[in-house]
Amino acid sequence: MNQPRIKVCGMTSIQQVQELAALGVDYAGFIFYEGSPRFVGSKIAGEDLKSLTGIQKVGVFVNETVEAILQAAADFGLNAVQLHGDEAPELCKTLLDKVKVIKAFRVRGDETALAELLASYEDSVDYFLFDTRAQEYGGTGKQFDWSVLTNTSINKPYFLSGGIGADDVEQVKGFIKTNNVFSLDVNSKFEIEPGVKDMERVKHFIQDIQ
Ligand SMILES: O=C(O)c1ccccc1NCC(=O)[C@H](O)[C@H](O)COP(=O)(O)O
Repeated sequence: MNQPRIKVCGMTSIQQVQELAALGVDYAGFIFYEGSPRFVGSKIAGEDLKSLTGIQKVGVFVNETVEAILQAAADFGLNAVQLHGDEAPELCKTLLDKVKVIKAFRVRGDETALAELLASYEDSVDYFLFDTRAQEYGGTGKQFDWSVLTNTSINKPYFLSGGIGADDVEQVKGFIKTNNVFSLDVNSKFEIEPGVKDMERVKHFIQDIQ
């Protein structure tokens, strides 16, 4: 069993990102979608994020243009972009030689056509991410039925996301024993308020999941 990497999403403070890096967290996510309560906006200066090392920086976008995504990637020194809307494979492919591409799929857990959908993105992205389908695009704190992933052929490394919290350690451990999860992605279940993480909770989760 491979130990999955950890991504903490929805960061809005450079100090907390530095703390994540010190804890050994692999990825920090930044929401570039204005409709989110975790919208990074001007809360973190591009130059500050650019010069921060020791953690992979992921920009999260919803139905943005290629130009806007690449501009943000340059301004903030992003290592990867996570496309969380309805971006077509062609758009993803345009970005592929410039930055790592994570395509998010929001699933309900009862999909029958998921394998077909994934196949259409295989040549256009580096990673898949599976999150819960809800009214909001992300950060819902809700889980989907992970067994849909076990029953689907997935030919890319993937992030498991959607409502993972400190109480789910045993469930996660059971799942990763038999499923090749590249990274876990956590967010709202580790917040004091949207965009502000409870670092003690993050720290204990990392320890408990080992
Ligand atoms: O977090 C947001 O507010 C958000 C808004 C719009 C698009 C994506 C968003 N989050 C992306 C993530 O990768 C979250 O970590 C993922 O949705 C899981 O969040 P949660 O269910 O709170 O663990």
